[in-house]
Amino acid sequence: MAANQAGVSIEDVSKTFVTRTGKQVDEVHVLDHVSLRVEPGEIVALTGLSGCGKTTLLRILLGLERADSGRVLVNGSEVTGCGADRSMVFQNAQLFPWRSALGNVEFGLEARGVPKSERRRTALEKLELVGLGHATDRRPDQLSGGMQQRVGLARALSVDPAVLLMDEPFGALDAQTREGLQAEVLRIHRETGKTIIFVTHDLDEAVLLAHRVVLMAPNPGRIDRIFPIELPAPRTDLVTVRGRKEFGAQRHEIWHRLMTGASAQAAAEPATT
Ligand SMILES: Nc1ncnc2c1ncn2[C@@H]1O[C@H](COP(=O)(O)OP(=O)(O)OP(=O)(O)O)[C@@H](O)[C@H]1O
Repeated sequence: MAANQAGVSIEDVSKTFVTRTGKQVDEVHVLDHVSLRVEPGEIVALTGLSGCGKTTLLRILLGLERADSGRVLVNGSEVTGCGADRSMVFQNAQLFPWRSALGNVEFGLEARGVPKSERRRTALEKLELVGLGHATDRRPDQLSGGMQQRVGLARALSVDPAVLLMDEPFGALDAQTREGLQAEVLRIHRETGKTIIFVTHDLDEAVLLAHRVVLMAPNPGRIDRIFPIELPAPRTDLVTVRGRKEFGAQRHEIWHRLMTGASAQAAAEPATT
């Protein structure tokens, strides 16, 4: 196992949000006894209906939220807050508009007190890794949406996290840009061997990228079913992978299970008229 890889253990995690509006108190039971083991170097996609707790689970993994009960271990150490062993790529890259691509990638290293020459070298290396070696001096408004996401990915990789968390990172991009970045994620995974936990609504994306797809169900948020993806490795030619019979069959199986759950969910909801 490479030094910068880690396994993740999610052990019996539950979470309820309580919101107060005036005298009204509402409770949302977002995660209910969620357990999952992610192996070092594995890519796991989390998918499921809106509101089933995917982002909340990712935020607990990052250390931005605390579970009410249960725990998360990264490489055997319990997560109690944010740490250098994990970083996140968000749907919107959230770059500083006044900083260049290089300055944005350097930011996380600055915050960690990495000396200037070292952070410049690392930031340039990561921008090169995501295919932006030619655009290091451009500000976010001079970059396309896909390029901005690449900067976000380079920034997340700059701290050499053992676990990369990705929350619908390509959800706002057009289909062609998205496909290019999916191939990039697989290439970067081949080069770095990072453990990746990836939230997506896009079942094609989930099957294309992941070793396992974890389907979650809502109310309360829980793991409904886990689908091992049996596609030959390495997945380099994504056009060919998408055309494989197994790809379509696995996508259909997950979609069918998701829609069965969605129908049951709709039937259980009270009529609004
Ligand atoms: N800080 C919060 N306070 C109160 N409720 C919250 C909070 N964060 C999330 N929720 C609620 O928890 C539920 C799960 O939200 P979450 O964003 O984790 O789901 P999701 O599966 O990622 O959804 P989507 O696919 O739409 O992004 C939702 O009902 C949401 O409104």
